[in-house]
Amino acid sequence: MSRSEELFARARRWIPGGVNSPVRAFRAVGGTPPFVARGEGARLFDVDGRSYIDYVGSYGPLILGHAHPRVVEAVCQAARLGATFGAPTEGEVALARVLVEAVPSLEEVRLVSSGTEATMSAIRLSRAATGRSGVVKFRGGYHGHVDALLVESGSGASTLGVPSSPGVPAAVVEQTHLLPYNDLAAAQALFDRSGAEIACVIVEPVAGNMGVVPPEPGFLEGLRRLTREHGAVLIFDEVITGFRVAYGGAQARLGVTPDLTCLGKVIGGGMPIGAYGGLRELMEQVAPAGPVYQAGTLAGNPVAVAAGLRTLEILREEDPYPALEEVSARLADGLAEAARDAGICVQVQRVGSLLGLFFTEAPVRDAAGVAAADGAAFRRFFHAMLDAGVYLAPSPWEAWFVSTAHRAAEIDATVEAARRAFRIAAERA
Ligand SMILES: Cc1ncc(COP(=O)(O)O)c(C=O)c1O
Ligand SMILES: N[C@H](C=O)CCC(=O)O
Repeated sequence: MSRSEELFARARRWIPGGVNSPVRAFRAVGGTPPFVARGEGARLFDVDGRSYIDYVGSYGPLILGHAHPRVVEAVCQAARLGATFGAPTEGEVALARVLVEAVPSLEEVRLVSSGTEATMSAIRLSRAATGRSGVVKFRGGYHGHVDALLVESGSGASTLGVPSSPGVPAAVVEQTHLLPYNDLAAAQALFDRSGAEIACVIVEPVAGNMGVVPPEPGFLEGLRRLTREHGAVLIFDEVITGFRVAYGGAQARLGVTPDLTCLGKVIGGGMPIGAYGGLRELMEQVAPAGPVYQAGTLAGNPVAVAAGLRTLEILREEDPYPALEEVSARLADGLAEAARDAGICVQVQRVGSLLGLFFTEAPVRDAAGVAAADGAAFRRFFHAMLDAGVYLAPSPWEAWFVSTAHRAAEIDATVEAARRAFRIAAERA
C-alpha cells in the first residue's frame, strides 16, 4: 500500500468520502488521490515522494504558483501579529481599495470568507434591493454550495451526478430559473415571460466549472441589456476569473460591467477569502450601513488579507498577464497538436490562463456539450497523465489553471506526456 492509499483509507473512516471537498476524491476517474505533502512553484509533491506538474492550482487561487516566497513572507508576518481580532484592521481597508481600483463594477466591497458566502450574500442583496425573489442561473454554472444556486451545477456536483442536491428544499429552488449558457434567446424569452419576478441573473462571465466555456459574442452584453430593461441585478461570479483572465477580471477583459461582482480564490493568495461588491447604492444596503444582514467571525481575516494584498501587489507590479497568455497558448496549441497526431478528436478551449479539454468533436458552448463528451476517454487520459507526473483535476467539468511558475519547460513536458496519454485515450476508445 502506498502512503496515499493508507491515508485515504484512514481518511474515509473519519471524513465523508475521505475528503473535505468532493472534487478531490477521484470518484469520477477512479483510484486514490495522491495526498499532498507540499507544493513549490508549478509542482506538487506527494507523501510517497512523487512530484507532479500541477494544473489544479488549488482550483484557481494560485496564479503565482505554490509557496511564492513573497506571499509566504506576507503570511508569516501577518500571523506573527495575531491570526484574527474580530475588529477592523488597516489591511482590510487596503485590500478593499485595491479591489475597487481594479475591478470596473466595484464602488464598495465587503470581504467574506469564501466564494460561496460571496454569491449567497449577493443573491440576498439583489432580492432585498429589488423586492423580488427570482434568481436566474445557467446550467453547468457553479456558484458554491448555496441552496438557491445548487441546481444543475457544474464542478463536483455534475462530476458526481448530483447537479441538484438532496436537502435543498423544493420551495427554495422554485425561485431559481435555469437557462442554457450562451443562449441569449432563452434568456430573452424568460424575461419576456417573467421579467417582473426576477431579482438577479448570476453568471460566470467565462464559465470555469464546466471545463472552460467562453461566452459567445453578444451573450454577456445581452444579459446586461435584459437586466437593465427589466430592473434586475446582473451579478458576475468572478470567483475564478477575477484577477485571473485579466487584472480587472473578465469584466475588464470583455468590457461588460455588472451591478454586483463576486470574488474569491486569487484575491486571497491561497488563504480562505471571498468578496462581493458593486454599485454603492446597492452596497449601502448591507448592514450596518443598511438593513440587509450579512456577517462573519473571520471575514477580512488579517492573514488572508495579507496573502491577498501581496498577491495583487505582485500582479500589479509584474503584469504577468501577457506572459501567462503566451505560455497558456503554447500549452493549448501543444495539446491540440498532440491530440491530432494521436488521431483523437478533442476541443481545447482557453481564455487566458484557464483551459478546458473535452473529448468531443464540436466546440463546447454549454453544459449539454460537456455532458455529451467522452468521459471514458477523459478517464484514460487523466490516469496516463497522472502516471506521467502531470496533475489534472479529476473531472472534465473542471478547468486547468496555468500559473506564472509554469514555464516553457513545464509546458513542453506536459505536451510530451499528453502525446502518449492521447494515444492511450484513443487506443481503447
Ligand atoms: C465560480 C465560482 N463561484 C463560487 C465558488 C465557491 O467558492 P468557494 O469554494 O470558495 O466557496 C467557486 C468555487 O468553488 C467558483 O468556481
Ligand atoms: N470547481 C470548484 C471551484 O471552482 C472546485 C473547488 C471545490 O469545490 O473544492
